[in-house]
Amino acid sequence: MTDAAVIELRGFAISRNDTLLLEPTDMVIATGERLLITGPSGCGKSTFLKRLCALEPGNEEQVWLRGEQAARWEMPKLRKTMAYLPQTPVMLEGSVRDNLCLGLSLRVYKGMQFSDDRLRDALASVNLDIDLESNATRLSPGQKARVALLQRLMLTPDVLLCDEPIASLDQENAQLVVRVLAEAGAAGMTQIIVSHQGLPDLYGRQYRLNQARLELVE
Ligand SMILES: Nc1ncnc2c1ncn2[C@@H]1O[C@H](COP(=O)(O)OP(=O)(O)OP(=O)(O)O)[C@@H](O)[C@H]1O
Repeated sequence: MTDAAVIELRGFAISRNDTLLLEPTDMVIATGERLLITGPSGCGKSTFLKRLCALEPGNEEQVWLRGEQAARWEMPKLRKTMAYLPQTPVMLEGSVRDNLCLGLSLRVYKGMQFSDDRLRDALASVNLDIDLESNATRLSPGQKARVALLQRLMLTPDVLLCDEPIASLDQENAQLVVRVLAEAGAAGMTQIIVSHQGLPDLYGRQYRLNQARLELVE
């Protein structure tokens, strides 16, 4: 494993109900790299992300994070290092502010705070003209997707796993999301992005998950 590698997969394989979703796979992902994974519906893209960050158990012994087996990482540290944005994010009861600041109650973020100005700037960066006091559970799916993305980005994880970040957005808002992801990438955040429709302007490696193989798209 090189110094710059943040994630290494060694024999990472996924089976479910006797179906092989991913054959044993080796991969090294460097700090700041951005990977895109596409593939047909149901091929296992979301499962790949969830197994990678141990949200679904079973692969902890096949993932190395900064040179240490993920199975040896304590869960709070793992969650801080590697954040996961689900395909359909759920807002918790409470305001947009509460949801944006959700992670801050965890011990690993002790001392971290976001001012309202900072939160408003973040909302504006993805064209969200909503009040911090508004009820987050009443937002539209596209608004929820952007609030959930901002919530993860502001905690600046080393690695962000993003499941279909633009699927619920119109073209204009999708471009804004692509831009904030690119800015976070330029600042050194490693990203693995699943998007069935591809992602405009994504530099970096692109894979297609097909018939249980991650094929590099040249
Ligand atoms: N919790 C679960 N329990 C059992 N089977 C599941 C579960 N989650 C997903 N599956 C199955 O695993 C397979 C892969 O699902 P997954 O959601 O990873 O696919 P995907 O490539 O992300 O699909 P899409 O592009 O439609 O989101 C599918 O056959 C799905 O039905």
